Amino acid sequence: MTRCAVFGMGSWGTAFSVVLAEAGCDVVMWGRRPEQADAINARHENEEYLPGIALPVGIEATTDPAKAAEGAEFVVLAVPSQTLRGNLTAWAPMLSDDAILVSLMKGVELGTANRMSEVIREVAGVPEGRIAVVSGPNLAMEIAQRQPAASVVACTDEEVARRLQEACHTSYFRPYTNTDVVGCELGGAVKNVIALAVGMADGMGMGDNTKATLITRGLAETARLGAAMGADAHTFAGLAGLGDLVATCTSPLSRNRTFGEKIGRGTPIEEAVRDSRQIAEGFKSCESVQMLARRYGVEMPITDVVVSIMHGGKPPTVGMALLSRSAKPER
Ligand SMILES: NC(=O)c1ccc[n+]([C@@H]2O[C@H](COP(=O)([O-])OP(=O)(O)OC[C@H]3O[C@@H](n4cnc5c(N)ncnc54)[C@H](O)[C@@H]3O)[C@@H](O)[C@H]2O)c1
Ligand SMILES: O=P(O)(O)OC[C@H](O)CO
Repeated sequence: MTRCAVFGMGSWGTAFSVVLAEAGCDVVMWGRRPEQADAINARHENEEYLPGIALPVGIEATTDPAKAAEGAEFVVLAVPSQTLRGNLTAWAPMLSDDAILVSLMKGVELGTANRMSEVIREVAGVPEGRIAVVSGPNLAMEIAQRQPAASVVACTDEEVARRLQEACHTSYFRPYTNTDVVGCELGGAVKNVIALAVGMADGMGMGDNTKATLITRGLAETARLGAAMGADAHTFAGLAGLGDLVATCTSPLSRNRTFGEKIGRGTPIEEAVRDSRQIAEGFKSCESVQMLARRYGVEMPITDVVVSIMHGGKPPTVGMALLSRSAKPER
């Protein structure tokens, strides 16, 4: 039986554990809080993050990272992006020499603008062929409810992607392989920034034309950045690009869209941050995405506006100025 360690007992770490277990893997989840691990082991439910969802009884929860990592062929990382470096530094010595490290995270590191796979490579010192990414339209609660969805498992080593595909393929979760890790990671991280913009438009009472415009132009600026960074353009038309962008920008389950909506309704940023129990990755990653855009000389007007509102003290109304920019060809 394939052994998997899942680091992170939040909504996606837990939902993906369900997928792995129902695909036939032996899963041990790691989390920080003993009371949460005990409750999962006793009641087979993660009441805090996925209330009402029955977890397969074989899933074990622990607060001991060495126990979770022991013998794991796949080490799945599902902690907030900005905490990965610190956490993985502690866990790396416990991992098997040939373990495949799998990122579920959709963020870009602040300060370095590193993608999560780059942080993993740097901290764990593993070659890129042993680092995989899972990304797609995968709102955790819907997956946990076993609603059908597809996703992308990306690795530069196609055979590793194929092994991971097999490890997480169930009747309701259909993973496609891809070798474009850069494109899949950018699609996952930038869509959170665009979802903040769409949420703000929603909160301000804008209709579907405005939101469709932001989604479409958001995809255009994501693809521009991707092209500059060597990603495959097809990725952005796929599940990890358009698919995830649409799911996140339109779903009431999305933390990023919901966070943006609050800001659009006039909630002060500090209050919205204080009230968020779960992470809206785009709030921090928008600055790292902007850093990448500047590094690669790419214009990302929606990202710029989101940064100016989230971190520059500008009101959400400046977002509408986007649409009054000078007329130009659609590219
Ligand atoms: N929830 C989804 O629908 C979904 C889907 C796909 C991808 N993702 C991505 O997966 C990643 C994890 O998201 P999530 O939804 O599971 O988040 P979450 O907020 O539900 O859970 C985060 C988990 O990390 C733990 N955590 C917080 N700070 C920590 C720290 N400093 N060290 C260690 N653990 C810490 C929390 O206790 C919690 O268990 C994010 O990058 C997110 O963008 C989420
Ligand atoms: O809740 P969000 O906004 O973090 O988005 C969740 C997933 O990334 C959707 O695929």
